[in-house]
Amino acid sequence: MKVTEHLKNAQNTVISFEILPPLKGKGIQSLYNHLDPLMEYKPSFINVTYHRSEHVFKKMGDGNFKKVVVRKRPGTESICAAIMNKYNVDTVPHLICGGFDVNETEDALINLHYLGIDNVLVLRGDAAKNETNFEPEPGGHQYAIDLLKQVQNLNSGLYLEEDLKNTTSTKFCIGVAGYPEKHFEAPNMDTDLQFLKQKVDAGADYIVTQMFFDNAKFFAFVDACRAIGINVPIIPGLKPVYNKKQLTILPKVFHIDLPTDLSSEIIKCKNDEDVEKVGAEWLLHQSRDLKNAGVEALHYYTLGKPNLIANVVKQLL
Ligand SMILES: NC(=O)C1=CN([C@@H]2O[C@H](COP(=O)(O)OP(=O)(O)OC[C@H]3O[C@@H](n4cnc5c(N)ncnc54)[C@H](O)[C@@H]3O)[C@@H](O)[C@H]2O)C=CC1
Ligand SMILES: Nc1nc(=O)c2c([nH]1)NC[C@@H]1CN(c3ccc(C(=O)N[C@@H](CCC(=O)O)C(=O)O)cc3)CN21
Repeated sequence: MKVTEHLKNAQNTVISFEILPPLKGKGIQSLYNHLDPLMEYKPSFINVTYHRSEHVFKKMGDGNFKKVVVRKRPGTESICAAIMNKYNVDTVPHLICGGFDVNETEDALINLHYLGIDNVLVLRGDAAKNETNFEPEPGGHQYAIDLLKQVQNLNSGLYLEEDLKNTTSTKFCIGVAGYPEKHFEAPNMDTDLQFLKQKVDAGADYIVTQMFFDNAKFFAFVDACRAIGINVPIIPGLKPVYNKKQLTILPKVFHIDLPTDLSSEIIKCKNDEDVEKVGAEWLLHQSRDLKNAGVEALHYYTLGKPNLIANVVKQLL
């Protein structure tokens, strides 16, 4: 079922989780171990992130370095199928522009269609680890909106091979990303919002946000979106803080702020165990406040901390 149908049919706040494919070599059981504690809380859908190949320099026996290409987290499409089979829950595979040309993307979409997956989250993707700025793949897309248009074409039965006859139209429900604290490359909030509006006008069905730790920023973002005519559902994305390093890593990697109340509590903590308690408390507080404000859904980035998230959702419901 489509994410938008889940939102429409829900009696209560929709809960969803996001996971990363396991690192290559780990096997599917590691993923099930991650999901098992979460499934009790009946998520409406599970997002699975998408990862490109990376160039890494491997040190050889003779001391020289060899450039090798590795895809550390393959398997998004088949992981979605495995989750659907095991837990009978909808999945939302992510698709990214970076690292894939349009033919590879079409093949991924065809696979998803065959698997009976009704949703995709279309993203540009981060810059490759060995690059400072995002560089599109030759023959690939530059912006999420270009990828979105490719999905829209397939939803209209238009494949890359234009002379295909009697084609089947796919029916993907399309999500896009939004940034309550602005995407770091956008010159200002207004411009970023206009690009977001372009994605919605091009057919995005809903928005899921970057993580944030101050609900006031989310509410202001929703207001700003509504003011410029973005009327699709906006799902808040939430992530707990659970170690001291995240005090600097989260702002650096995700270009978001931690509110002073939260950062000063974390600074006071003696160890990461204490940070985890503070982070869980903060997440519960944020979730309750958003739920009380009437948000349609809460989307949790569970990465590495399923039990913490499960515990928060348990107290929330
Ligand atoms: N994997 C995930 O679940 C998520 C990933 N992200 C990451 O966030 C980053 C951005 O992805 P998206 O938001 O999907 O990308 P996007 O293509 O919508 O936007 C990327 C940047 O380009 C700007 N932009 C958009 N259209 C433009 C245009 N026509 N001309 C000039 N600038 C334009 C935007 O303001 C933004 O700064 C990626 O690094 C993505 O991986 C963000 C949220 C979720
Ligand atoms: N820029 C960006 N890229 C993403 O892939 C992404 C977002 N933002 N925001 C929404 C979700 C959340 N995702 C993720 C992916 C990885 C971690 C993660 O590994 N976090 C580590 C530190 C990050 C690092 O060291 O690179 C953590 O300690 O939280 C968190 C959220 C994937 N998504």
